[in-house]
Amino acid sequence: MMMIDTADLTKTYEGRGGCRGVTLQVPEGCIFGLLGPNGAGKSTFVKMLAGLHRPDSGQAVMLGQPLGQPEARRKLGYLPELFRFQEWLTPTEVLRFHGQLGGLRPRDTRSPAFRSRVRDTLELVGLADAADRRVGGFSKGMQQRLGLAAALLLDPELVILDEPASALDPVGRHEIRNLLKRLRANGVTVFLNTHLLEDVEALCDQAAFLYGGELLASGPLRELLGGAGDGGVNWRFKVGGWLPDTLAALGEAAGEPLVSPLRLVETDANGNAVLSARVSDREQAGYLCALFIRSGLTLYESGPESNSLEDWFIRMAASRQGGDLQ
Ligand SMILES: Nc1ncnc2c1ncn2[C@@H]1O[C@H](COP(=O)(O)OP(=O)(O)OP(=O)(O)O)[C@@H](O)[C@H]1O
Repeated sequence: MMMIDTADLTKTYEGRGGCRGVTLQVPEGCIFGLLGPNGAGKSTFVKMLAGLHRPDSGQAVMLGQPLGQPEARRKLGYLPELFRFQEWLTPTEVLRFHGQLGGLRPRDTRSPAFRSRVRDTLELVGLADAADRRVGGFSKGMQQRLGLAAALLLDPELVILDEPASALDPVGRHEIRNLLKRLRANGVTVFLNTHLLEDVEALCDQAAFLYGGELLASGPLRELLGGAGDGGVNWRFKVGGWLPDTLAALGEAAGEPLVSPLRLVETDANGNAVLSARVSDREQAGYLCALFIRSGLTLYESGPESNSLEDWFIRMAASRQGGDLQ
């Protein structure tokens, strides 16, 4: 089942900004990362899901219900990007208040079962020792943990977290990563809006990239990063002695089929060229190196293309800015 399923979802601010025509599917039980540069429309998209913005047009189903249904909202945990808690409350009181916002009667939030739920949730986010301290004295990281506790309090099936770790130190981020993995293991779907690419790399099964309000890519992270499921590797070569007809000559000379044809990435006036090919393994890359040398080229460099998420992010953004993608 899809936990989030949107079709052409659009929300602008008097015709500007926001996000437009976003069609996105988030499968149940995964950790999904929404990526994009500042102002890409990520928070606008998330706010529509959380019911804080009404879409201008398009459709969305979340937790099996059209957007805005109270029944679906009850199964949703949401951590907004910018939030402030009442400074005079303690975490225990904040969570009791959130329990009531989530539909519990005041009487129920004083029950032993709910108190124990509050204690467990604060323990989960590492705030057990601060349960009865005033929030006014909390660091940003502690406030973020409390926001996470509020999102997790009522056992959601789907949690949407807008920048959940931005204020946390490295130890805190490590703890939250582990917590999100535990949630996934328990069947909870996590939708993460974040700039922390290493978190996405470490956690996410799937991701999507928004740019200028439009969705440019979405799918399993491994496929997005270049592993198209064909077992191939993108390989890059730098050679010298390049002539205009060299590519055609190499094509004729190559006996072994490549996963994708050899591509000329760039040349310069001195006869240097950068080539790229998708090869099945390093032996096939070695075969190409031998072919270049046999064809009279000088081989300067050969190696797998970097496919880190940061490279991918920069390539995606550059593709829209009309920049150099190499
Ligand atoms: N309340 C608003 N009124 C007018 N324009 C807005 C409003 N909120 C967002 N925008 C505009 O919509 C666009 C998308 O903003 P949004 O906050 O959704 O992006 P984002 O990807 O979450 O950015 P960031 O990573 O910086 O948080 C931006 O151009 C922003 O200026």
